[in-house]
Amino acid sequence: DLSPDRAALLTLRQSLGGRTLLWNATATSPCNWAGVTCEQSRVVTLRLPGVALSGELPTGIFSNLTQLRTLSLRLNALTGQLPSDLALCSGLRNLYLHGNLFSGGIPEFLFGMKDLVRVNLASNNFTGEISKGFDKLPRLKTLYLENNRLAGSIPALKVPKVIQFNVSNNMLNGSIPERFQRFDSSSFSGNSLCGEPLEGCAGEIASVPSTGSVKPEKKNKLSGGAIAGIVTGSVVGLIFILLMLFFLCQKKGNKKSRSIDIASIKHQELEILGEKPIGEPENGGYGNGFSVAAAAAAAMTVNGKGEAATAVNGGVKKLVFFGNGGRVFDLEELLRASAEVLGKGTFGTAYKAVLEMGTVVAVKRLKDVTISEREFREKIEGVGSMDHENLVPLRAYYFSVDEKLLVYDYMAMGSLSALLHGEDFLLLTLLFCFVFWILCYDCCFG
Ligand SMILES: Nc1ncnc2c1ncn2[C@@H]1O[C@H](COP(=O)(O)OP(=O)(O)OP(=O)(O)O)[C@@H](O)[C@H]1O
Repeated sequence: DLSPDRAALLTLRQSLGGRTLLWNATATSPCNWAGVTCEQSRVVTLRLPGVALSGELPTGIFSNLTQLRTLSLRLNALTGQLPSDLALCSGLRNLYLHGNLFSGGIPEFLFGMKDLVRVNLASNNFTGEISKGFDKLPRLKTLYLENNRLAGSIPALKVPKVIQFNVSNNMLNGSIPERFQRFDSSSFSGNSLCGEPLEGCAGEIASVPSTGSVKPEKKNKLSGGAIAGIVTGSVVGLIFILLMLFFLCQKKGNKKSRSIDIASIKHQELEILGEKPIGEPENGGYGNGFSVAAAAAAAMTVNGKGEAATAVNGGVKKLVFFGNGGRVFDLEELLRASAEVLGKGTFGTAYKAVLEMGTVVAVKRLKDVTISEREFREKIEGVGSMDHENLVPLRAYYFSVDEKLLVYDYMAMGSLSALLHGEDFLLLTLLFCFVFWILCYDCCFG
């Protein structure tokens, strides 16, 4: 039944001054009147923006417009308080009354209209405080109260869905509740408010500069739990780094002791045989614990055939060089070279040998090779003739019954294995941990 709605609208028209509404009073249905929308034979929308309406909204009309969902009377010149029977429009969702001259407090009955989503009361003459009653509007998304005369502080409303909020240009004071601090400062300007997003409140100010604006103290936003977490993480990280360093030192120590162990074993072999290792101490103690000479001499002496002497002096057993490089050093020089263990492979131990002339080579001492000399020479010459950028060049070899040496160029940059699993990798990990720790610290406290 539209007649109560129609009657209410006509009363409204008669009660208010301003531009004559182009409503045909003879029409039985108001649904075609400008600004009026109906649904299921009831008026659901009344929009009369900017038509110079003046005077007070009469009490009694909204009790007949109970199905209203949108009421927009914005940008008029309406005065007085909101009529109490507006409370009967319990399905009202959108209330746009901004840009009028309404006065008095924001009526409490609004907080019983649970469907309200948009409330715009801005630019009026509303007085009093902002009520906590807005918390009773669970669907509220827009709350515009700017340009009024509201006083007091902003209550710590929950209003979880509010995405549009403005209380600027009122007479509000106090601190801005945390929930509203996410809104732009323009939502609060023109008041005596303090705190984020405006400048800090008096209690938070560390020091007031004699001139210029008051800068708020930088708030430490880290919670106690976060600080505890960072401290624990740092301690764990430090322990981890110390452990890594410990293992690193241990590894280095092992490497050294391995070299020394081999040397002492060879010394023992020679001493048992009543021989003196070649190259020390007469040569001033070459190397840091072991020499190729010791290795070769040990084997030759153990053999008891005196091949070392033959090789060095007789020229029968010589280093055989490949390629065009010619013969750059002889066996005697190699035997006198200081050496350190590079590592053990399947076919023997590799040594780094530094010759007196400064040349550095890698000498691989083959073990358990039982093939004949002819066969050895054939195979090793096949290897020596290989020429590829990814192959370490085999420069020379030495063959005797008990000693087989392969001489390669020394690759100073180490092996891929060491890079992936060795000290370099550990150092890189340490470095990474350290940088990561610095960044974390910087992020949290910087
Ligand atoms: N020419 C070289 N220059 C520098 N270091 C070398 C050279 N040749 C070998 N090494 C080092 O000596 C270690 C032992 O090398 P070796 O060739 O005896 O065995 P491998 O290749 O590691 O193992 P496998 O013999 O089982 O293939 C290597 O891991 C490498 O670090």
